[in-house]
Amino acid sequence: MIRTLVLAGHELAGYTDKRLRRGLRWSVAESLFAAVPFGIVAWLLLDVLRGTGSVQRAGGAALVLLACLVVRIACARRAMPTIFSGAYAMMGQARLRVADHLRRLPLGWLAGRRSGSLAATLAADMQLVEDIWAHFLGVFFGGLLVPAFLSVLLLWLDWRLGLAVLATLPLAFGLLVVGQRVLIAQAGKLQAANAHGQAEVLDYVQGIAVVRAFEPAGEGGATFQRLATALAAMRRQALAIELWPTPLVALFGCAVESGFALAVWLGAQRLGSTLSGEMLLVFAVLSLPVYRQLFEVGLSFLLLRYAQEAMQRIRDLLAEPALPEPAEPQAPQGHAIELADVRFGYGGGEGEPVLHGISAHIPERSLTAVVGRSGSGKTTLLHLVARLWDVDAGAVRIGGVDVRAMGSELLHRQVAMAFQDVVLFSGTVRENLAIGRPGATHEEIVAAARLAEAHGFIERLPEGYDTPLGEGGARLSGGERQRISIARALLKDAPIVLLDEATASVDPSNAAQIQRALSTLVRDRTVVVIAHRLRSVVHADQILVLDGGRLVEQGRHAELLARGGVYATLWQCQQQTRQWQIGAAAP
Ligand SMILES: Nc1ncnc2c1ncn2[C@@H]1O[C@H](COP(=O)(O)OP(=O)(O)OP(=O)(O)O)[C@@H](O)[C@H]1O
Repeated sequence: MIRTLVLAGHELAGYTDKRLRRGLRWSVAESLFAAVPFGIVAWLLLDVLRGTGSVQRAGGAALVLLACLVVRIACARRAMPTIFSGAYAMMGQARLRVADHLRRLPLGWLAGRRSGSLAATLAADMQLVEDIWAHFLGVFFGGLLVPAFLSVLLLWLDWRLGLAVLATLPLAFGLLVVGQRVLIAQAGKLQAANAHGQAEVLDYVQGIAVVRAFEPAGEGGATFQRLATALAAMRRQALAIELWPTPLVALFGCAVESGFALAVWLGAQRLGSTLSGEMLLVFAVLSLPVYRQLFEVGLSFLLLRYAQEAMQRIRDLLAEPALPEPAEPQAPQGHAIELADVRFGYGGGEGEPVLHGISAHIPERSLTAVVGRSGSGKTTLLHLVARLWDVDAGAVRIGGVDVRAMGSELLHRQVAMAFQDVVLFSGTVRENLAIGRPGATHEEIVAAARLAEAHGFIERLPEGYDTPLGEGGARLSGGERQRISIARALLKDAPIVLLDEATASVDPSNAAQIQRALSTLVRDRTVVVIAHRLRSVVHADQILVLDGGRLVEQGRHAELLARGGVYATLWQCQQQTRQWQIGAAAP
């Protein structure tokens, strides 16, 4: 089990830190110098009890004991920092690897999991494994060394009595294995309850505004009740994991120490014949630390199993297949986008199809708008171009190369995207803008912000571009968040820019300015925008109209209007809605 944990440590972090090995060696040395004094004490006791002792011999023994203590402390001082720095470095690397792996997974895998449960694996499970490396391994190896040394000593002094001292250990460790099984069953339930609880807490905190707006105060609301139930389950499981193994731990302790009673009884039978009184006393003195240490080791052994389960969950996460990468990535020839009979459904081809064979050509350096009713598949189409998902059939090609054959690194350089749900991180405005281009200069950042009509409001923030945005960009309005997201996409300076609902929550004057910015952008980029406001795309080079996951119309604004189809209907609806007034009767 230990071997598995240490090897899995290598597997998680991708390397085994030399400091961990070195620290473990220091820890073993420390235990050795903790064990040797027991031998000296046994020798001293026998010496004194047999009447052969002298002041000089006792003084010499005391000096050796002192020397052992000094060396032991010196070893401990080397062991701890070395183990800690090795273990924390390895775990830091392991966390980065898991985080890196997460971003390579298909979004469908992530969509099927609650973020709270993933957070539990990333935080609590990682912490458990880290604790094992940092705190446990040294104690475990050291804890085994002292009883092993003492057992050899006892067997050497009197093998029959030595065997009696150790006789009940197999029974004790048998009980420990049963205890482990109980603990693991409970630990699995606790982990599930914790993961569920964390997910509920996350939902509750993220949706606190909705809870306040819709749920009755007090404990009557459904969301509050769901949270309370999850927290109660966590409490019950936490208690169960403390209580269930308790009788088994007590039994384990009994079984370990019952060897002592057996040895005393057997020794008493032989007293005066094959065993001297002083030898029995030495056995009594030396066997007690064996039991104490083994009891400690046994308890840590239980925890070890707990960590092994956590390790398995992390390994399972790492074993999830990432989006396949080509062996030899192909570079695109240009930046036109080709949709070739694209078919896709969420759920890996098992769910309802969302896109039913879409074929279109999006020329290089053009502005293409994708429009259609809500749920017609516009966002899905853009996500396929950026390969957030893989198509079920057909192909998405950029510059003549299938995005699956391009490899994520090359594709990442080709495409910048502003999402419909703007995600901002808790860093500064500058950090959020430069996320796709870490080395960007201040001038480049400002230029992108100006293009996206974001420079004005950023300048008015208390610390300008260095203003921290708070979690999720909480201090910005919807329109401001959107403009940051557009500026971020522009700053990345990729030849293809995908904008989802670019001007949805921007006021009309800003929308017009962003529109102009996009027209400038198109001079040297391929731009695809999803637009609900059709007025914003009347000048687009091409408009793709989706309906029910199918491409039903394609052309310029005037042509589509003249056709009198889906686009014309949508256009008329929007013209009418512009004349609506809240509270006025419908015409
Ligand atoms: N992650 C997902 N898992 C399962 N189904 C999804 C997922 N995302 C979208 N869908 C479904 O796919 C269909 C197309 O959704 P999509 O978001 O692409 O439409 P859209 O045209 O962009 O809509 P809107 O204009 O409202 O943003 C919808 O029926 C939606 O319910």
